[in-house]
Amino acid sequence: MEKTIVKIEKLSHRYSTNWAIRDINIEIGHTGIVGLLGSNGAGKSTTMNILCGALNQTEGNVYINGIDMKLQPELAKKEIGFLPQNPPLYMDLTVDEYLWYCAGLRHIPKDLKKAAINEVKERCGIAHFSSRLLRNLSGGYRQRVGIAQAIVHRPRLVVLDEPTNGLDPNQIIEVRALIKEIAMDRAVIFSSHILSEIQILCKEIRMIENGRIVFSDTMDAFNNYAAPHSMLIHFSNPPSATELQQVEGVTKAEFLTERQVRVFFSGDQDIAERIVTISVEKGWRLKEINLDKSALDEIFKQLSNQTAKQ
Ligand SMILES: Nc1ncnc2c1ncn2[C@@H]1O[C@H](COP(=O)(O)OP(=O)(O)OP(=O)(O)O)[C@@H](O)[C@H]1O
Repeated sequence: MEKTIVKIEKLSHRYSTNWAIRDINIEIGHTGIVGLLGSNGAGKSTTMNILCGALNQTEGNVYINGIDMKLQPELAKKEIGFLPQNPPLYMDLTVDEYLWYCAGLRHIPKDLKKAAINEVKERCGIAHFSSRLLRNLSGGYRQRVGIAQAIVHRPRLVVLDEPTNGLDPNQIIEVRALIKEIAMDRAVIFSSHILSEIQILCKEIRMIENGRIVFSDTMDAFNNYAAPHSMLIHFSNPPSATELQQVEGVTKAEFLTERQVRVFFSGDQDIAERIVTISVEKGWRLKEINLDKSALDEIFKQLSNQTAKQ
C-alpha cells in the first residue's frame, strides 16, 4: 500500500495571466486531519479543487493513493469525498432523495445503496431528518448532509473546504466532533483561514500564503514556532534592564515607560513564573504581567518573507 494517500508535486495554477498557486508540494498520510491554513485568496480553494479533480492544473502532478489524477481521474476520484466551499445541495430535495442522488453519482451498486445511505445518516446524525427538505434544515445540519455526501462511497480521503464557515458556535462544535470521528479511519484535509480552528482539529498543518506553501509540519511544531517570545511587565519598583537580563532565559529587556518593560525570552514559557518569584524575593512589586500574543498576520508575513528569500 502507498505510504501517502495524497502526493502533490510542483503544483501550479494560473487563471488567465495570474498565478494563483506556485510550486506546491504536499504529502499526506492515511489517517488523521491535516489543516490547510491560509488567508482569503491565498490559494486554498484552488489547491483543493485541483486535488479533487474539479479543476485542471496548469502545471504539476496530483497522485491519490498512487493514482495520477490527470491520467486516471475517474479511478482517483473514487478515493475522494469532497465538500466544496459552496456545497452542492439541492434545496428542493429531502435528505434521503439527495443522498440517493449522490450515491448514484458515486456508482454505488443498487443493492448496497440503502445500507450505505443509512450508515452515513447514522454517522452524521441526520437519520431523524430523512424526509425533511434541505431548505428547511439549519446551517449546521446542511453541513452534516454535505459531509454525508462526501463519505457515502467510503472514500479514503475527505476534503473539506472551510466546512465551519458561517455556522454558529454550537454548530461549529458539533461539526468539529463529526470531522474528528470521520478522520479515525481515513485522511481528512480541512481548510480554514482561522488558525484556532486548525489548532483544535489538526495534527498536521500546511500553511499557504500568496499561492505558496510557507509552513509544513506537525501542529506541535507550528505552535512552538508561533508561541509568544515576549511579555509586557509592569513593576511598581522596577529593576534595571541589566538585572532583568540576568534572569535565566531572558534575552533582552526594553523599558517602554519608567515602570513598563517588554521582556524577550527564549525557550520555555515558565519564565513568567520565574519572574514572579524573583520579583517577590527582590521587592520589585510586580503589578501586571502579560504574554504578548503572536499575531497571525505577523506569522504569515514572516513565513512568506522566509519563503520568498529561499
Ligand atoms: N475563477 C477564478 N478566476 C480568476 N481568478 C481566480 C479564480 N478563482 C480564484 N482566483 C484567484 O486566485 C487566487 C487564489 O484564490 P483561492 O480561491 O484559491 O483562495 P482561497 O485561499 O481559497 O481564498 P478564499 O478563502 O477567499 O476562498 C486569488 O487571488 C483569487 O482571486
